[in-house]
Amino acid sequence: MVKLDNLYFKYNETRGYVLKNISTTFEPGVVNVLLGVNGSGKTTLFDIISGILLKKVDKGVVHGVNIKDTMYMTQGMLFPMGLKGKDLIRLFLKGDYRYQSKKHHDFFDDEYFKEKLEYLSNTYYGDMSIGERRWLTFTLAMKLERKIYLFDEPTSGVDPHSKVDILDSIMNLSKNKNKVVIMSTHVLHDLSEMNCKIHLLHRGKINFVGTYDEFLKKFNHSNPDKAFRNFIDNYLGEVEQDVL
Ligand SMILES: Nc1ncnc2c1ncn2[C@@H]1O[C@H](COP(=O)(O)OP(=O)(O)OP(=O)(O)O)[C@@H](O)[C@H]1O
Repeated sequence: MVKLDNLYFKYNETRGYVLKNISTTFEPGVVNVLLGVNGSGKTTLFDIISGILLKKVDKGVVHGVNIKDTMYMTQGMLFPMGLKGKDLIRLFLKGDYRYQSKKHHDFFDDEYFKEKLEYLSNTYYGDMSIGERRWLTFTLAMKLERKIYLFDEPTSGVDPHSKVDILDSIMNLSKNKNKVVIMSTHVLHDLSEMNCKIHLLHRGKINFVGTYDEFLKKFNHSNPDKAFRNFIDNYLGEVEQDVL
């Protein structure tokens, strides 16, 4: 379990807090989904949980995180364009302190996976489409054995087949009671078939925590995008609390 307790964070002195008094719990057994408008602080929160910005937190505590046990897949994971897929496979899997096997192909039992991986193995990273890069890095990152997995918009830019693969992998991973899985997304319809718990981030605070159905009910629409818009449009806010 990862528990955030009363977190405050700002990037610099001149601007206000991006996160204000964030308290929520990310539990194993479900996919924890971080929702929020652009710029609401989702990536910032991932950067804190993963340890990148943890030391810069102004106030509050992150419980339950061991950085060595965390896999963080960022939105813009970039590698040198001249590396081939097989170089990335080596870099990810053989470079990992926990990875045991020498033969990476044995780990991909599905034929579609194998075929795609074979093709990408011999393709330069620079020649891969954005979606292929994302699929490859995601597939490799999923092979890393960790307790906490953070996925920042893992399906953005991938085709529907790969998207279903990625979401299925994330759902399977979340069934493990020893792992905490947190992802962000802007594609709310994808959550309808997911055993998920939504954490809704807005104006620096978590404003709602609940299941997909509870989300639709609370914000009064069967279309999740419209429910989300209902929440934003009717948000009354609170007195801004920019001082600790
Ligand atoms: N390195 C930085 N320095 C200063 N401000 C930053 C920095 N990174 C992000 N911000 C600001 O912090 C706020 C939150 O950004 P963040 O990237 O966490 O949002 P997000 O919810 O992930 O957005 P999106 O949905 O567009 O990916 C934004 O107002 C952004 O301008």
